Amino acid sequence: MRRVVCPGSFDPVTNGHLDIIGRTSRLYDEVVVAVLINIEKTGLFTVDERIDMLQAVTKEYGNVRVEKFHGLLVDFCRQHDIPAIVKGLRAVSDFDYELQMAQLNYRMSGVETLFMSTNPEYSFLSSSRLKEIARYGGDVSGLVPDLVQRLLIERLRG
Ligand SMILES: Cc1cn(CCC(=O)O)c2ccccc12
Repeated sequence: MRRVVCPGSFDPVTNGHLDIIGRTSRLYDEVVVAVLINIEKTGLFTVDERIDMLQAVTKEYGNVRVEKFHGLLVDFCRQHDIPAIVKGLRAVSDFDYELQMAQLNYRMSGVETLFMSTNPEYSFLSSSRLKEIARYGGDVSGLVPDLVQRLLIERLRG
């Protein structure tokens, strides 16, 4: 069983994330989407709400499992018998940090990191920018799944 993890905060999941997850699901037997529990940062959505959204929008792929974790990603990988991480790279600016993390993770655990180029259509997209646009009434259709758009508007505009 060739398994890989796609880690992130996913607050909320965007079409950029989904693009990478969907393409990865065609390369591996199982994709584990790992939602980071960050106790220092309260997000717009709770971790369980983010998991529910991810499960709903990745169901169609058939081989994506959504889990939550806190602490080191490589410990999560060891516990779940996952030998590799897939990271989406949006721009050169992502690479510096991601390369450092990949080297650290490999040194700590032997877990490999594979980089996938994001669809240029989403290379500007991050959850934080998306939330800013939605917060001030901007149109985010096409940037997130319809379900996420509805939940964003509901959460931000009450
Ligand atoms: C482009 C990209 C960024 N991230 C982390 C986003 C986050 O930490 O919320 C991803 C996670 C999965 C697939 C693609 C991506």
